[in-house]
Amino acid sequence: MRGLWTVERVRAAEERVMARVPDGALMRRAAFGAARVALGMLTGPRRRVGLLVGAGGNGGDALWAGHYLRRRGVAVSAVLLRPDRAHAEGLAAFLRAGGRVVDRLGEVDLVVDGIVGLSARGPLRPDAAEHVAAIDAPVLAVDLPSGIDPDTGAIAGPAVRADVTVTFGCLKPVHALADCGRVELVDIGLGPELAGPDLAELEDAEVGAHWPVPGRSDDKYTQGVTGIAAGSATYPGAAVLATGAALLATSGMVRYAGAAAEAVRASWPESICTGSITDAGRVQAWVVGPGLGTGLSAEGVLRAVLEAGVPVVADADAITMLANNPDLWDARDPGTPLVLTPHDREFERLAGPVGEDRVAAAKRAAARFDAVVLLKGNTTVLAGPDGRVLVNRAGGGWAATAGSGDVLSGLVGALLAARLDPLLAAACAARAHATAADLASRGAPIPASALLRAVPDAIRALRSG
Ligand SMILES: NC(=O)C1=CN([C@@H]2O[C@H](COP(=O)(O)OP(=O)(O)OC[C@H]3O[C@@H](n4cnc5c(N)ncnc54)[C@H](OP(=O)(O)O)[C@@H]3O)[C@@H](O)[C@H]2O)[C@@H](O)CC1
Ligand SMILES: Nc1ncnc2c1ncn2[C@@H]1O[C@H](COP(=O)(O)OP(=O)(O)O)[C@@H](O)[C@H]1O
Ligand SMILES: [K+]
Repeated sequence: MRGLWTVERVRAAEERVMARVPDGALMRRAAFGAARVALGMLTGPRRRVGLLVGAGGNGGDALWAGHYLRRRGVAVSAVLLRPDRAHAEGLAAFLRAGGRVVDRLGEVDLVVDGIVGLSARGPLRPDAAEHVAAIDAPVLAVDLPSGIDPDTGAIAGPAVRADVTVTFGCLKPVHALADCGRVELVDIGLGPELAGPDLAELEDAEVGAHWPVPGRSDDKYTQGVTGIAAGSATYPGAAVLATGAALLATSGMVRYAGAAAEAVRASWPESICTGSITDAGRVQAWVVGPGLGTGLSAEGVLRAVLEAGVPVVADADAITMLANNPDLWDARDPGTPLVLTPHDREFERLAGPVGEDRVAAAKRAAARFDAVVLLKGNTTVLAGPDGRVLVNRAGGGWAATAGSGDVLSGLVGALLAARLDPLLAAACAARAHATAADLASRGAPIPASALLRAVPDAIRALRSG
């Protein structure tokens, strides 16, 4: 797992390390690492670097990095956004090494963004934004791209667009929640002072290791049977996609119950299909909601699923019904795992606007509904009722297509049926989904059915990762 730590936690760890190392040592370590990353980005024949330097430690990092770059023969100029408050030792070192202070960056081969780091609040200030708008070179952001909130990744106005971000000591939430380009982590010795992270991302190999595989003594029942209560006469496709995803995710059995039985049977002859939830047979987890509708019969289906005493993933129309008719919550057996998979509009119906802090929103809803909340997006936020938070970053945006959420719900359901911890089930499903989208796309738009077909390749890739 890759951990991410909030600003408050990073500051506390930094303070403890600073108490036992010489003054300025941490900043020099950080800046030396930043200079190394900058050198790696200077691949052309010309080596001119421009620094944008703000009023604090982030600007100090940039100036010290400029000092180290000068020592390697790079031409370095700096724009000081707050000349009176520029980091004094950093500026002195920069000037000693032959760095030049300029009013505008002019023509350079690399821009180092040292405008603001961990103290960032809100979008870039107008003067900084003006310099950023004029950038015409690759950008290396120091610690984080300026203008983005370090803890929430929110971008409320002008911000730096970084090709590479070099950060120090540990990753911060911004590095998973916003686009920071390639992220390079420089060790400055914070490790021993950092306790457990605030957020975490699963490594591919971990997802692969958790993925259920049949053992020698398994049969079709022991691996967990997934039930799909989705689709309708109007939306049979949602049922086909969710059932297909469950079938491809694990090798046990999938039962489908609902009005799209004929379409599901035609696409997936191996599924066990019935027209009604009442005669569906036993399952170890239910997927409910995609394409189901929100009428009285759909409510009856949702109630039956919530009363079944097995883990449930509630998606799409199921979320809308829970939002519209809170009495439905009474049907749920206490203590039975529930995974809610809203996109932003569904989240808003259920729990109010997501707002700028997606992690806080997901945590709040997870606690309120005693459920795992999987808040969809390019970075999916997954919050458990116990306060754990995982994030999953998709590579591209190729999964942002109609029906791909139906695939995701089938994947989550299958992993719940296989008895994975619900938060882990949701996170592994999100990673397999994003991997399948990238594998299927290879740079071109794809429909959800193509994403679905790539699920086995995604699982293979994760299991060999
Ligand atoms: N501590 C350490 O040992 C180490 C620290 N390190 C480095 O220090 C960085 C943290 O430094 P920091 O705390 O001094 O503040 P920093 O982020 O540079 O902000 C400066 C000033 O910017 C302003 N400002 C705010 N928002 C703004 C906006 N949107 N747009 C424009 N300006 C904005 C605001 O000033 P204001 O104008 O509000 O008075 C604020 O005070 C950290 O990210 C890392 O790079 C590393 O060397 C490792 C060791
Ligand atoms: N910009 C994006 N980048 C990557 N994945 C995305 C993006 N937007 C949405 N997704 C993913 O695509 C799926 C879309 O789900 P959803 O909106 O419910 O679609 P539908 O209801 O049409 O099936 C989710 O898994 C979500 O995380
Ligand atoms: K920065």
